[in-house]
Amino acid sequence: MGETDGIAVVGICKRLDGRWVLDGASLHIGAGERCVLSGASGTGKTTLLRLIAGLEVPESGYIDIDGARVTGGEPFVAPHKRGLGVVLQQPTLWPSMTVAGNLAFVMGRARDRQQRILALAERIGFAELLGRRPQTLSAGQAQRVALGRALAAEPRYLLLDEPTSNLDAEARDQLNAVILDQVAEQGVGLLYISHDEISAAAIAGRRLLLSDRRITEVGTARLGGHGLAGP
Ligand SMILES: Nc1ncnc2c1ncn2[C@@H]1O[C@H](COP(=O)(O)OP(=O)(O)OP(=O)(O)O)[C@@H](O)[C@H]1O
Repeated sequence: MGETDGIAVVGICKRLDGRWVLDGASLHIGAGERCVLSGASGTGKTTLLRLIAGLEVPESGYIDIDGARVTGGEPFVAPHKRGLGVVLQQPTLWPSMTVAGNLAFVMGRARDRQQRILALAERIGFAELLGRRPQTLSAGQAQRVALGRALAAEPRYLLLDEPTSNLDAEARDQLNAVILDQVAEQGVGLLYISHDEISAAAIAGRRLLLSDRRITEVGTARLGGHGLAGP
């Protein structure tokens, strides 16, 4: 692992509709590291994720991924070239393709594509949906498929925005277990946005808090604890 590995967000300032949402926000996610980002509703968590993903451009500051400047330098690196798997709160699956087609599209011409699609779908729990169109899925089903598609691209980092928000408690716990499994197996760095203390504790990563337009580190989540421990 090199010294520059990881996602470095440095001094990001972002204004939306004339209002500053982020003002000097910084964070670092190491390669293979898990981070949970919390913060009150409307504080800018999704905006931060969208900036890292290349779906927004900041007013100032920069973002490096594994030592390469992707935002705040020239050229701006396009979202699909950042080595990221991204699952937004309202997943955007491609409507003209089946669920299997959505996964196949990000896998290129890999020979073992069909086996990998089936293995991922079985693991995440959407094998029975592979032939369906995205517009026929429930919100919770679409979130699972979006996670499958994000992992199918074998990203270096996974950015998840409230990935269990549409699931009941049992499905939430199962999906968090799958996320942990996959992240460990593929050595993926994880940024997991959540309001939910149970999910945050399950992910058991470094805890970050977004408030007053900046990010602070608040400790490490522990299963069975009270949410936060340490600094
Ligand atoms: N496209 C937009 N134009 C103008 N304002 C926006 C836009 N998107 C978000 N905002 C505002 O920016 C702020 C941050 O929004 P964001 O979605 O990043 O917050 P969040 O912390 O993810 O919220 P939640 O936890 O409710 O999902 C909010 O006040 C929101 O109303």
